[in-house]
Amino acid sequence: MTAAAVSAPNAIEVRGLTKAFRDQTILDDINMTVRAGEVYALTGPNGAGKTTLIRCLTGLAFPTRGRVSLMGRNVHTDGPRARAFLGAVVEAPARFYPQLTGTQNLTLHARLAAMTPSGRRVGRDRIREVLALLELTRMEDRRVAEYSLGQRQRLGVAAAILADPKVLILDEPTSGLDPLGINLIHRIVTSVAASGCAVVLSTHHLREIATYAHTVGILTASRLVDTIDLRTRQAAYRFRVDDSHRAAALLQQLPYVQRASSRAPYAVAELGGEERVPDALAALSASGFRVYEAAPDHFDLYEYYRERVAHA
Ligand SMILES: Nc1ncnc2c1ncn2[C@@H]1O[C@H](COP(=O)(O)OP(=O)(O)OP(=O)(O)O)[C@@H](O)[C@H]1O
Repeated sequence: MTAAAVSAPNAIEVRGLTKAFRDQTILDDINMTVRAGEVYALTGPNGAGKTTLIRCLTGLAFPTRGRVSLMGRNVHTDGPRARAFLGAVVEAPARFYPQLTGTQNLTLHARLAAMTPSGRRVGRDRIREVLALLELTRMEDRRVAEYSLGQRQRLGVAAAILADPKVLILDEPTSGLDPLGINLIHRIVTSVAASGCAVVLSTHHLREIATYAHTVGILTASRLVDTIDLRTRQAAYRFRVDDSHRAAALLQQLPYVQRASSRAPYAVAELGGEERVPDALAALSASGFRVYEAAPDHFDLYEYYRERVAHA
């Protein structure tokens, strides 16, 4: 995310969202914020409520309480205007007319998108461009009935990004894709976000999203139990010292340290960047600590998730 995106207004805002089916609470008081340019990955065990939350975000399902805004507009009370900014794949694979070709389906999609308030006109060149981006050029004139599951999945993403949305919401966009297909979706999500779009996607692929998501939300048993800012986690360094508790307390006092903690024998600190490592070493040494090792403290999202879900 760029510095400009960090100060951008919230693209998605969810406040106090609760959803119940009869007497069962599926989502309990969910609050989340996603900014322009941010990739927010939603994860959690099967049945935790991810699809239900995504359906609420896109306006397809109505909350029992709470509200969702996209680009400042309430998706449930001001639906057409809020959805004018939205591209989404809510069902995997997305539904298309099987007797029409990929190009014909996207043309239809473009016409429907142009009918929404402030809907953007999408020309043939853009349709060709997104088909090429999703590596579907070879299939563009074939009927969708002839597409494999993975190809339909990719056509769904092509349709979602067609009109250059400001908010992109994808429910399990990589399910059913081969490793190269998964990588392709990751690259597309990264480049769409880099152009200022806010992205929410649900996924079970933790090790992959750890490489490109900015934020990870863990949903378990109806509640968003954790929101992890991966950028700060990945800027952590560990120092093996003679007294990790006191060293962590010292590091915490330094102006460029966002957070420090002790994990004996290490003092672990979020420094904001590698260039601060010599400064932190100098500060530790000036205070009389003996430092035996300094290294990046790689954040293992999978291990963290396992702990978090087990103790939720
Ligand atoms: N229309 C419905 N009526 C009643 N219960 C529902 C309905 N839709 C979903 N649920 C229940 O809501 C809970 C959450 O389902 P949801 O599909 O949102 O989970 P999920 O996190 O997306 O799961 P998965 O990882 O398996 O896709 C489940 O217990 C499911 O049975």
